[in-house]
Amino acid sequence: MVGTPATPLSKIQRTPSSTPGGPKVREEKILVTVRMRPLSRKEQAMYDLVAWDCLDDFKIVFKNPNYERPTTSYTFDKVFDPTCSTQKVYEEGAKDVALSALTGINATIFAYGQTGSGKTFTMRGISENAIKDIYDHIKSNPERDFVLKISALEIYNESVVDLLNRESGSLRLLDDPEKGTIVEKLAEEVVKDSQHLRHLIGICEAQRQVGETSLNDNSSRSHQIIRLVKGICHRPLRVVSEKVQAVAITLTQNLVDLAGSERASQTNADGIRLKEGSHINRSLLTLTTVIRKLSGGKRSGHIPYRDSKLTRILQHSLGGNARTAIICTISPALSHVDQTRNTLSFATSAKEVTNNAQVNMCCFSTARFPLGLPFLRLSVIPVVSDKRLVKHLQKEVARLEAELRSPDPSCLRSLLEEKELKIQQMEREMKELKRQRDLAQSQLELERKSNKEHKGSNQRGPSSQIARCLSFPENESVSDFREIRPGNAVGRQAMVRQSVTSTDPSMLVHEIRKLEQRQRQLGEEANRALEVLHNEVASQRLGSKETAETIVRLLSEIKDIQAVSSIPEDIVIGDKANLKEEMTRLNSQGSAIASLERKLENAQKSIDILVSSFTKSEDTLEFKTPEFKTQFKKKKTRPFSLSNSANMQTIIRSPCSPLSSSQKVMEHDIENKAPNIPQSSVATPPKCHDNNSCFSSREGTPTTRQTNSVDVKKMQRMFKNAAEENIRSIRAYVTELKERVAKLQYQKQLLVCQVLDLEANDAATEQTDMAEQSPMPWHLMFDEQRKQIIMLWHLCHVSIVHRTQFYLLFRGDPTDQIYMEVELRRLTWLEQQLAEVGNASPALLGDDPAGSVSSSIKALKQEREYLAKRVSLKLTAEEREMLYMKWEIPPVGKQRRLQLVNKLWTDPLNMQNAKESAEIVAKLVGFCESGEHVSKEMFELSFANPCDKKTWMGWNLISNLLHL
Ligand SMILES: Nc1ncnc2c1ncn2[C@@H]1O[C@H](COP(=O)(O)OP(=O)(O)OP(=O)(O)O)[C@@H](O)[C@H]1O
Repeated sequence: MVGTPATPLSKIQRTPSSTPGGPKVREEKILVTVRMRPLSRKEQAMYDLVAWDCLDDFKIVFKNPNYERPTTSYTFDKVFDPTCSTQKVYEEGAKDVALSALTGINATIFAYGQTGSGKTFTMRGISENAIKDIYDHIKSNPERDFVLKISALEIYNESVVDLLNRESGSLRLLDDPEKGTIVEKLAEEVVKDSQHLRHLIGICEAQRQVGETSLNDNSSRSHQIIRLVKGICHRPLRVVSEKVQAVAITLTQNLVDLAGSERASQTNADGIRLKEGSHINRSLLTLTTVIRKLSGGKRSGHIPYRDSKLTRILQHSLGGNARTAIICTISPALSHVDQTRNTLSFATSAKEVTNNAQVNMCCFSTARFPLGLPFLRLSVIPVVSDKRLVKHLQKEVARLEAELRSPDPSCLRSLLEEKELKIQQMEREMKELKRQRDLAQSQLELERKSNKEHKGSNQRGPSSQIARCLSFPENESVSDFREIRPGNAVGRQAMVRQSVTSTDPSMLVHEIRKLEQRQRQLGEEANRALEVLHNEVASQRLGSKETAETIVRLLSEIKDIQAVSSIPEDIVIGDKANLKEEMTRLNSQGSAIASLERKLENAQKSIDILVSSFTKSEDTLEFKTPEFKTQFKKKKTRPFSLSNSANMQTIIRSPCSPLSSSQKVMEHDIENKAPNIPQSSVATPPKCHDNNSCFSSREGTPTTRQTNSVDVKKMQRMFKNAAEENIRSIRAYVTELKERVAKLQYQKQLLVCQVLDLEANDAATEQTDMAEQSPMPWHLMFDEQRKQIIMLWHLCHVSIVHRTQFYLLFRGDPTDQIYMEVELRRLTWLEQQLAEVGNASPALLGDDPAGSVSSSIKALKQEREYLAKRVSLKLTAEEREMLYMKWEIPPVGKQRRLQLVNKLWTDPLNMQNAKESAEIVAKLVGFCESGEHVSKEMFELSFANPCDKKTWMGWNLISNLLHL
């Protein structure tokens, strides 16, 4: 007998009650479809039976395998049988909802189902189709500007992780009165084009937690939410004033791939997998409960959204302001019949849930988005009526007009100063480049002359002399090295020595002086950054007292460091440079650089505390100061009523605050304002001893109160944003300074090496001469060097993708000599540092000397895990099996892919291992052996510190090069 577990609404009743052009709020049921995948190979091999039948496009029924009559049927908005393509699933089960995100309504599409039932498979296709539609839509609407941003997160074991920035760790959820639940510090990237979007989604996929279970080789162990935020700007004006450029909508589209529900007994999970499974099941249970409660029409009762992070984040999509489509994926196998029943029962509840989607609209000011498109500055407001929209726009016009009337002079001044500084810096750099060019030319002349004199003795060209001297301004690589074509020599030592002998001591002294100069400049810049931060803290009275004190202390310490060096601007070096003296001086500066690094590290920490004190705050900025709190309690004064208007003035005057530009409006708006109070008196809010002189809330008229409270709130929000932005930019600046100090330290190390080598050179000159007389053929030297490099890679835990690229690119061509030499030098230096400084990279570690090795090892581990994920993607089952056999991976065992990858590049003495490892890694990351896609120039001969704290291998580089 065919029965229906829940009576579905007819198709017509489920159709949205309005279109985007009609009424703005619409109630509609969640669109629920079911997709049944074919029997998998495993299921076929186990002679599993197909237990479900798609009766038509809407009904699915359980088929008793004993060929009795079917018993239960379920009805949905659409049922897709195993022959349906993902394209069809998108067209009929998601497109409508996906496109509503282009017409003003938030949209969510998610896949729900048992593990291994095809959620990821389906969502990949849905995303691909949605991207295509979004960009088609953008193309066919040239009269509108679109800005697309993407963010992505996964919920793994109830921890929220940013998939575009894994390093930010576990993220917190915050409740925003306007936006609902938001994920703190979740990175948002502006999307340039469809290719960029695909690339970013690819990154998310690669970053996601995936594991092998007995039901799925590539089981997603986390819930993934990709959020596209679209800003759409309709250019033709709808309203009165020319100052408002556009009316626009902004909306989000969530693409959710849930982790699969699973039974430990079926997945044979234990250990980590079991723990993951229990977290997955728990959050899915909350989702089911939420859906069940919503479907029972209990909207007014308690809906346990807050019981899991998944439901908190998706709250709007479940019974809220969004259109939602759920694609439930099922396996047809009899062995999974219970799980499939659960999925269908979830789907049945889901289709009873009603959402209230509404068109989101806001007006845009003339602010510009990074792509140069006008984009919003104001928060989004759902439009209820045209009247409200007009009112809102009129207010906006007034604000913009006020801003135009009174541009903030302090902002302009600081911008000009910044520009001025940049110009000065560029002029200095140009001067330096010119000096280097002249030096090179004169040496070239000299060399030409001496060549004429000693014909045939062309051992080392003049360019090498210049290039071999470490002369590279900050942020630049030693690109001059590319021009070097060193002559033959024996072994690496000989080559290094050779390069050192050709270095003019006076040039080394010059380099040392330059380093000192740079150090002083950096000190100055650090000081400036801290001063700005200090001002920010002082003028706005943000953050704790300790933060302010720390910054003051840092300021004076950095000043001390600057005082140490007193090098004249112009570097004049006599003919007889005393290297020893210079070295002593340079060494005495060593601790200063390290201490500068430490100071910057501390400064950054202070900024972090400051920023977190911002975000923690739910109150307005003014309410945060203890003084204010006390005062507020005592007098029960309204914020920014008369007694606080002095504070308000301070904020308005605060440099770069957006409010400063709207001072006039504010002054006009704030009635009952106190007579001007000098700014200095504002740092500690004036104590109010006389009740009569302080206005309590009762003293203002109702109208006054209303006006003040509306504007003040708006102002506070704007002020907070501006202050946050300022702090962020200071933080970025300090980070940059840190990097530059690190580079300086690194350059210093190299110089010291060079000077030491130079000193040792005298003793070795004889030997070198002999070696030069009997040159070793390049191909032998290449083999020798390659062996050394492979060993050093191993010892320094260098990325195996880097090893592979280098190995495949440099195969012994004579032009490879310089690349080989630089790689050797780089690795030798790195190894020495690791050995000498207790396994630390002194340039970058600051307070954490053990961090370098462990972070390299961690990065390598992450890289291996990443490559293991690609094994099934890039190799066929046959290829995999052959490799498992060849690399002796046991036929039964867990994580065979990872076991395989863990064997790659592990035997530095075995050249065959290196060769085969390179071949496999090349396949996994998708570059051909010939290195067709990879240019040698990518190695840039850069002396940038290889232990840079940035991400382990730079997604951009790898993915761009390898066309991921
Ligand atoms: N409709 C389909 N047609 C063909 N193959 C499919 C289909 N759906 C899924 N598959 C295959 O089934 C396997 C499991 O699919 P997928 O990884 O998408 O499942 P999942 O539901 O995301 O699992 P998990 O919850 O464990 O992550 C994959 O090999 C996939 O290629």
